[in-house]
Amino acid sequence: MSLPSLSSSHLWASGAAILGLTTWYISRHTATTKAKRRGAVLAPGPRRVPFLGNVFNFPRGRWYETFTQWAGDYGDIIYIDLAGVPMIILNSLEAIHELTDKRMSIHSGRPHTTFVCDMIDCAYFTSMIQPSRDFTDQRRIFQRAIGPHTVSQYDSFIQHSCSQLLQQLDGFSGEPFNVLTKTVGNVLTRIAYGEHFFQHHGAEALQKTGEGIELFTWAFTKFWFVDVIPALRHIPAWFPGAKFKRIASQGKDYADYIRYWPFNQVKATMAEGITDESIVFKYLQEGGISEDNLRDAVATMYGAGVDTTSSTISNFLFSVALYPEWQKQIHKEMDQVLGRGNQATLDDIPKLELFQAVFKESFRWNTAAPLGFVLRDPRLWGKDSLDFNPNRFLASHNPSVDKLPDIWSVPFGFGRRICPGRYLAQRTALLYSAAILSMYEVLPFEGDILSPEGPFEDSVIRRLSNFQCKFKPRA
Ligand code: HEM
Repeated sequence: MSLPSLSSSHLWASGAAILGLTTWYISRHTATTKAKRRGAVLAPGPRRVPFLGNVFNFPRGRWYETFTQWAGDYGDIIYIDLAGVPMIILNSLEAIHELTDKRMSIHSGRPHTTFVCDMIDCAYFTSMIQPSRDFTDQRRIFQRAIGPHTVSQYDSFIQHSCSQLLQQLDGFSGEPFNVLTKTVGNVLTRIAYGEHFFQHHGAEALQKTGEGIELFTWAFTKFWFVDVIPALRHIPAWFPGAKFKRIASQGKDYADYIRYWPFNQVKATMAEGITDESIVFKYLQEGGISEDNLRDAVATMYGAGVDTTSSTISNFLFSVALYPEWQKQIHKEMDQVLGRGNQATLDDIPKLELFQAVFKESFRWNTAAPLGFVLRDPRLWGKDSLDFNPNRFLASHNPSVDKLPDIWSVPFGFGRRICPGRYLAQRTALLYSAAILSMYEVLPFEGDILSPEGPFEDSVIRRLSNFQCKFKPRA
C-alpha cells in the first residue's frame, strides 16, 4: 500500500496554517497583549512593532540620552516591550518614589524569562527572585551580614586587599578594570566563604564564577525566541536551530556550580572541625536561618558586587585622568591631611572633603548601574547636570548642597529592591579610590586624548571598555 503523497499546494497550505497559528499564538502571548487583556492601561512609549515591540528603537548605548529624549516626548513614565519582556522607564525621582517606595508591594517583581530563569536556572539569585518568603529571607541575610551595623567587621579584609592592590598597581600601565575585578572578586569571596576556602579553591572558583556571570550577562541582554514561545524549550538539543539548548545547558552547569559548589566546600570544611571567618561559616554555625536561602544569597554576591564596584572605581580613575586639575587638588588635600607618602585608610576618608566631592560627582556622572535619566536630571542636580562639577557636593561652593538627592542611595536603586550590598560597596570603592590617589598619579597614555564621552559600554552595567592608564608613584 502506498502512502498518499502531499501535493505542493497542500504543503504550502499546511505551512501557511502553522505560520498563521504561530503568529496568532505569539500575538496573544506578548507581555503587552496579556497586560491589555487584563485591562491594564499602559504608560505611553515609543512605537512598538508586532511581536518584537521596541527591539529596533531601544538604544544600544548611552541609554540616558535616549531616555531623556523620550521623557520629553512621552513623560516621566514610559512603557517598553523588548520582545515580550515588559519594562517601565521612570524618568523622575517623584515617579520612582511613587512606584517603588509607596507601591512597593506591586512594583518589586522581576521579569521572568524562559531562557535565563527556567532553562539556565538563574532565578535563585537574589537579584532575580520574585517577591516571596525566600526573597524576604535572603534580604534579611544581607541586612544581617553586610548591613549598616555589621559591615565594618569586614574592614580588615578590605584594608588588606587594598594594600595588595596598591602593590599590583606599582608600575602598572594598561586597563585597570581587570586588576580591580580580581581584587574585588578576591575580597568578596573571602567575605562570603572564608580564607580557608579562598586559599584552597579561590582561583578555580573565581575563574568559573567569572565565566558564568559573563555568560548570564550576555544571555540576559539577547533576544531568545524561546522567551516568546516557551514550548520550544522541549525540542531536542540536536534539532536544527537548537543551539540555544546547548547554551542553556552550559549556563545551567555554571549556575549550579556557583550555587552549590563553594557552599558545600565550606560545609565539608566545617564538618572536619576547621574554623574560619566568613558569612557562610558564621550563619551556619549560629543557625536559625534557612540554609538554602543563605546559600543563594551568598551565591549572588560575586555577580552583583564585582563588576559594579570595579566599574565605580575605574570610572573614578577615568574622571581624575580626564580632569587632571581635580586630581591635583585631591593630591594637595591628601598631602595636607595625610602627609605625602602615607596611604589613605578608611578612618581618613571623612577628613578628605574634596576627594569625597570628586568621588561623589564621578559616581553621579557615570554610575555603574544604568539608572536612566535620574542622575543627570537638571531638576535635581542643577543646570550643569550633564557636566562634571564636583563643586556641587562642596558646601563652600553650593549653599544648597543639603537639598541634593542622597548620592549614597540613588545609584543603588529604590524601594524593596534597593541594593543590599551598598554599604560594603561604598566602603570598598571609597577606600580603594582614596588609597590609589594617595600613592599614585593616574595618567592617560602619552598621546591618548580622553573625552568626557569616554569609551563607555552600556549593558546590564555601564562600564568603560578599554580605558588604559598609568600609575606613577608619588613618593
Ligand atoms: C558600587 C557598587 C554597586 C552598585 C552601583 C550597585 C547597584 C545596584 C542596583 C542599582 C541594584 C538594583 C536595585 C533595584 O532593582 O532597584 C542592585 C541590586 C543588588 N545588588 Fe548592588 N550595587 C553595587 C554593589 C553591590 C555589592 C558589593 C553587592 C554584594 C556584596 C551587591 C548586591 C546586590 C544584590 C544582591 C542586588 C539584588 C537586590 C534585589 O533584587 O533585591 N551590590 N545593586
